[in-house]
Amino acid sequence: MRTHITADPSSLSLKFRAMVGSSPAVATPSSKMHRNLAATPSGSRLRDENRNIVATPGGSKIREEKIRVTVRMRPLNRKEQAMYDLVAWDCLDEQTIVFKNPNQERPAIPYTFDRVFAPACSTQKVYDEGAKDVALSALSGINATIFAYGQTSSGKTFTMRGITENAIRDIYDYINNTPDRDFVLRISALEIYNETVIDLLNRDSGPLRLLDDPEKGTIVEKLNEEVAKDGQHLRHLISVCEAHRQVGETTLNDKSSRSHQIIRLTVESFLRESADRVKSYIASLNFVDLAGSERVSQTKTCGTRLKEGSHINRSLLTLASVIRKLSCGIHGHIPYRDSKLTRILQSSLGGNARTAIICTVSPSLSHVEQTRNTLSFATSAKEVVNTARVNMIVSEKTQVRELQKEVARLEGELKNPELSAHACLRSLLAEKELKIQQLEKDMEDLRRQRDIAQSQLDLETRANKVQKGTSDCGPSSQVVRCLSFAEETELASGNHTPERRVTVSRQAMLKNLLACPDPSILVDEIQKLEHRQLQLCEDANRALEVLHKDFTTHNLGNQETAETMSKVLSEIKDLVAASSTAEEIVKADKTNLMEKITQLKNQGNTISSLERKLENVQKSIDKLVSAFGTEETPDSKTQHRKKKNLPFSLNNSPSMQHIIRAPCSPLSSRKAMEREIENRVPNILSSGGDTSARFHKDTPRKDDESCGSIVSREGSPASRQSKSVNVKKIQKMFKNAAEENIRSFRVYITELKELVAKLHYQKQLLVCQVLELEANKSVTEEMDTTDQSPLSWHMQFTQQRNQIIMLWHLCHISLVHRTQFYLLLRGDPSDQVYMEVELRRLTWLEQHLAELGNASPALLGDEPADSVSASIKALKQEREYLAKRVSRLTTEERELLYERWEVPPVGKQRRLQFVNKLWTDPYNMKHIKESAEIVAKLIDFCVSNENSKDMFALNFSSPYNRKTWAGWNFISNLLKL
Ligand SMILES: Nc1ncnc2c1ncn2[C@@H]1O[C@H](COP(=O)(O)OP(=O)(O)OP(=O)(O)O)[C@@H](O)[C@H]1O
Repeated sequence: MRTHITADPSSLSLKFRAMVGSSPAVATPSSKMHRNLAATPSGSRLRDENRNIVATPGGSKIREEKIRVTVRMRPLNRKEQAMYDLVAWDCLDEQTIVFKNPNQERPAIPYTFDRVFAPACSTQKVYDEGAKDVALSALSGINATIFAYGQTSSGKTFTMRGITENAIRDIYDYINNTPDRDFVLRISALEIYNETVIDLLNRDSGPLRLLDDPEKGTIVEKLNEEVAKDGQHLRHLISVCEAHRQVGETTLNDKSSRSHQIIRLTVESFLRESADRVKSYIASLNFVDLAGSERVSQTKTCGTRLKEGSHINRSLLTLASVIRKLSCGIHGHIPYRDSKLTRILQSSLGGNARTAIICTVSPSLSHVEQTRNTLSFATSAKEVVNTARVNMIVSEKTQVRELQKEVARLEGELKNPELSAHACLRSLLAEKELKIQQLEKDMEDLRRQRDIAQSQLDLETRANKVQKGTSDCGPSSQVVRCLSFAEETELASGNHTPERRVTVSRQAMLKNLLACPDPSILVDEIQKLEHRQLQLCEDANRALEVLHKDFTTHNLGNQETAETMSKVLSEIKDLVAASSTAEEIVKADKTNLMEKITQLKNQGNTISSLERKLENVQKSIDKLVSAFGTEETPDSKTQHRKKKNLPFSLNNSPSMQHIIRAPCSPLSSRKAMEREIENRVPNILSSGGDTSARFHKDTPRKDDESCGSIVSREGSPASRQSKSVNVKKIQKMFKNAAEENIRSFRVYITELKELVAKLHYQKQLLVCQVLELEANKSVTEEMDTTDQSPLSWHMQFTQQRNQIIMLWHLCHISLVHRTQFYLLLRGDPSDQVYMEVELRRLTWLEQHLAELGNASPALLGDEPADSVSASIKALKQEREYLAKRVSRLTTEERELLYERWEVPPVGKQRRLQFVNKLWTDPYNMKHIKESAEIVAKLIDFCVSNENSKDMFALNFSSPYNRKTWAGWNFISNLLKL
């Protein structure tokens, strides 16, 4: 074999100092580089329609070319065959692949690419038609990158090994067949494992840093580079790298690559044109074997594998987003810096390189969603345009000449201070302009922040104003809502189901918080209620006094009645005393909100005791009424007459008018009492015969005239007889009136009781609101300050977690996801961001599902059914999978769980029955905890590594872009976003 490799590559490199970076992916500034378009060394079969040769103003040429995208489908593997998995895809021709659609009415949409390789295609063919000419561009000074992208176990490593091997063979063939050029090949290799860059040629060097070089772009600091002496040596070095790479076993792949691997060959070549001019080319050729995207639900990973998976998914998500933005021709911000992978590959993605992507896919029906994702990634990638240049370097002599020219120019400037000052000013101006731009950006940010703050302030001010207005002229709307009784309120009517309440988004919660009245206003409202309660007690007291006076004045009832009456009176006294205690508490101290809340709680007890006392009063009154009621039956009348033990004897009742004129309802008792006090003559009981005179005077009514006639005929036998008749009549009338009074008092006491009960209820609501407001207030305060109190964070965490649990339930989220999230996030302050992200995702998803549900079917076709039913279907499949895993438990464990979870002792599919009970009650935290523990056990998930929680904050797929790479497996995939 002819050797064209320079013996001392380090000295060679020195020759090209300052003219080319160690990362040739970065173009040397055009003004300083002589460029030309190199011929593709191989007989190129590259698409000509994708290639434009563009002349740059400087005369050098750049190549605008779309990324070459091919798809390779591997055959069904043994596992898939064993599970009788089906081939779901058809390779229609060399460029088209289509999903085998069983639904003939709706033909599936075909995907087209530069080349589609069916399962039977050899790697040689894939290389020849998909990567060869791109790989060999490096020999002509054009940077090239070939990478394999696809889900785990789809054949990336298998394909890339073949591609690298073929490329090395062709490179050395070319070198051997090009005697007029000397070549130097250097190799470096790295892997990105859990977002850490590691040198595969020297693992001991530890994690490597990425540096930004203004000229070279991103470079890997201290990355080892070895010169390959020949093809064999190069192969050996590559095998060393592979041996060093992180590989692990997952359910889908026994030897799954757990890192992204980049093998970089730097090809330098020198062409001697004349005695003083050496033309040389330098380019890098990257072989990138990406780690595969994976669904936790399919790979069933946990612990270390899970953490790796989350890093892999995250960086692939960034890659997909970079590709997507580039494919849309977005010239704004491309998020290269979001992952190390895209930083390192930046020049290969829309930059100075030719790039070929081989997307590997599995043909199986069980991986159809992942294949779809890969194909949509590939569809975006084929729109990305790269601008490759030939990195050509001229010899030292030419360099010297150019430097001399530059020195002469500078000397001229020095001689002409005006010019040099001008240049100086220009550079100063440029610098200032940069600063101004930066300042403008900063100002824009500040302005945005200010606007947000302003709008928050406005909201708060508005809320405060509303409250002030309402507190001045009556209870606030919230309080009014509370004041209206249970059956009138939406709250109590059951319109707001608990599910609905929990699913209210975080924004709504904050909005609510702003709209809520200040706790102190609520406390004032509670105090108003207390005042009203006191008034009611006073009313009750007055009404009872009237009643009592009536009874005493007319000497009604027997001993028992008298006792009952005095009992009622003492009870009412207690009642008033309790009310005034409550008032004292309210008036005690208005400064401290927490104290007020405690007071209110105490008052809650006071109200309870009031209720009890009223209960007693009512019982006593009932007793009176029932005793009175017994007078109504003829039998009982006789009985009572015989016993001479009437409950209400009228013998000594000289002032019947009071009873007759007494108010029928104690609610009007005050007026009646005032009138009574006005008309009453002192010592009414002892006035005897005088009563008649007063009776005449005070009772000018028809009924009373009969009483007058009784008095006029007093003394005669006839008059005695007639008196006895009339007395009976009057007795009856009087009895009726007294009875009516007692009844109406009883009604009143019932009303009073109801009112107190309602007050009690309102007070409880208000106390709850005050507590809630307090909690919310402290949560917002905490959000504003970095120094958080653990107690309030704990409250917020619990609240958020409850919301999340409910949303999981509503959105049919994977049980594995719920379990992992639940077990990994335990309320550590650092969990805050994960909770927020999860809540936001789920809130959006829930709204999205709701919108799909609300949209007209004409607009959506069968989408709603697809999205929701797909989620439900996936969940069902997951439950079936978990049911299978139940057999991993011992019989004893199983039976114990069945018993505990009430699975019938006999019956079919007990394992599935059991799993179907898990994660079904979002309200029951004990149920949730146990469900999580059981699922974790079934999938061997253990909370071993703190960092595992990273996976939950990373894979957020945009709701607006249906073509996004569905990194968030359990939701976006199911929704086919
Ligand atoms: N085209 C193919 N023909 C035959 N077997 C293949 C093909 N592609 C892949 N395989 C086999 O499938 C298995 C998985 O392939 P490979 O490890 O390359 O997948 P991968 O995409 O790199 O997975 P991961 O992302 O997990 O590393 C290997 O055993 C490999 O030999």
